[in-house]
Amino acid sequence: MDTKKFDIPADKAEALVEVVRFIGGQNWSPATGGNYSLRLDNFHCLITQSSKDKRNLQTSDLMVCNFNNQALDPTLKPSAETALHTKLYQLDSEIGCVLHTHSVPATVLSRSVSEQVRIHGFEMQKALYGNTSHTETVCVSVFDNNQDIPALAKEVERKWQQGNINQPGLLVRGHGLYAWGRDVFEARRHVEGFEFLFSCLWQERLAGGMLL
Ligand SMILES: CSCCC(=O)C(=O)COP(=O)(O)O
Ligand SMILES: [Zn+2]
Repeated sequence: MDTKKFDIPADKAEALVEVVRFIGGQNWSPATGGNYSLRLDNFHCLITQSSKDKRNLQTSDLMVCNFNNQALDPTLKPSAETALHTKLYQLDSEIGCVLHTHSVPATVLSRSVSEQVRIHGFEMQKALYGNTSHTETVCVSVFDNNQDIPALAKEVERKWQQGNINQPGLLVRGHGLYAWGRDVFEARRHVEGFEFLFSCLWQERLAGGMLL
């Protein structure tokens, strides 16, 4: 059992709550869907408690978990998807924040492809770290949904180690987007960029193809 006690840094907690409320306000996290975290050190993260209303999140709705997915305060219930967050922190020590949304565009798009969503020709691709031109193709990996989150996290680890996750986000089919960044601000930019791009792709589909 991890007995380390944390004084939760107020500025970090407030920054996370602010981005979660923003996301809730965009309707990207309805009906308590979505979960949100930031790295505290190499063994712990601050994460949303399960089943909280993300549109009106409070700093008291956050809690500390270690990377074995154990709550430091065992009276609190961590997000059901904590294992995906902690897996990402362990896969890349540069990841400082993980944001998981349940938007309509991400959900429907993830059901319309097999292994990846391919994005090409949009200026907004440059919102995603490492992308410098609309002429490149951004490939976002799609994973089958699984109620066994540790198993899903293992699958993410497998694809990561094969070099098949090379954007700061992934989709879970019929479920939503996981996006991350070095800090809350970069992770938020990635969520906004992905959500914009998914929305464009879906609207093009509805229109019967590219409008060019
Ligand atoms: C009604 S959303 C179903 C659970 C989910 O996918 C999610 O993102 C929220 O789970 P949490 O335990 O983090 O509230
Ligand atoms: Zn979810």
